[in-house]
Amino acid sequence: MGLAPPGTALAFERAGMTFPDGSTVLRDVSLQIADREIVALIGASGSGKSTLLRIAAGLAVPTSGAVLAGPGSPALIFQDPTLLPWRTVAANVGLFAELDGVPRPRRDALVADALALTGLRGYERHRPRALSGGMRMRVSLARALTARPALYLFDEPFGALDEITRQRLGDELQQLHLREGFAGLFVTHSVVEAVALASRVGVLSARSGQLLTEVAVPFDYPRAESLRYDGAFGRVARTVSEALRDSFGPA
Ligand SMILES: Nc1ncnc2c1ncn2[C@@H]1O[C@H](COP(=O)(O)OP(=O)(O)OP(=O)(O)O)[C@@H](O)[C@H]1O
Repeated sequence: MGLAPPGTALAFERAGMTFPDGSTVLRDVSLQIADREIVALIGASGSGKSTLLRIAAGLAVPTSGAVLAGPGSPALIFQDPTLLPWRTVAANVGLFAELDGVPRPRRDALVADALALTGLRGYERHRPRALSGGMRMRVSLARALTARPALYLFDEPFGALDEITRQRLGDELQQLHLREGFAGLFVTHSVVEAVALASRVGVLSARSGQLLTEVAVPFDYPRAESLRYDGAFGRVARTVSEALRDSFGPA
């Protein structure tokens, strides 16, 4: 993976992926994410969203084109929060810092900060099984925060949660983003979630592996929860929905 120029957190340059079985999943995908910018990616099942994230994470190498990223490792946030069931919330949140050999006092400070930022104060000694899905996702976010990553890669992080918890976590993520200033690539199947969070929404073709269009989302941050019910929001969401419908091709 190459180093992105200053000001760019992640850049795909005509990236393509053809698997050994001959299937081409991504074709000529070019997409730039600036520092501190959140871009959402939407597309049919199998359109290559997770493959693109895996490439961004350095877990897969594109078979054509290039991917460039800023220095440092990105944070990966999946639908499954992948917590260790025998560890407390605090010990789960401290795991990455512990593995990185961060000394105890510094680690405790990072954990306390991350717990406060994600609304987990008071839950330090709970085990994951005693938490709701939304709380577990907060633990996953808190654990990532301790590494202060400049780039987050989100793969349908809130997909398993009920609608209200999902909205709340989306709004909390926006607050974290404003505070921490990270960039993000956010894969989702929800048009509303994409438009609520991102400054652009990329739409991947269901069949050709191409990035068909990018829809700009012209709302300043912080965005109020009520923005979702605004007419202007509805118009952007409609543009994304129509692009998504077109991405499936003729019925
Ligand atoms: N190693 C592989 N070899 C062959 N095909 C693969 C491989 N990995 C993924 N694929 C195929 O690539 C396509 C894109 O998969 P990917 O998981 O990126 O899609 P997605 O858009 O994330 O889907 P979903 O929304 O269902 O998560 C799928 O058809 C999948 O079967």
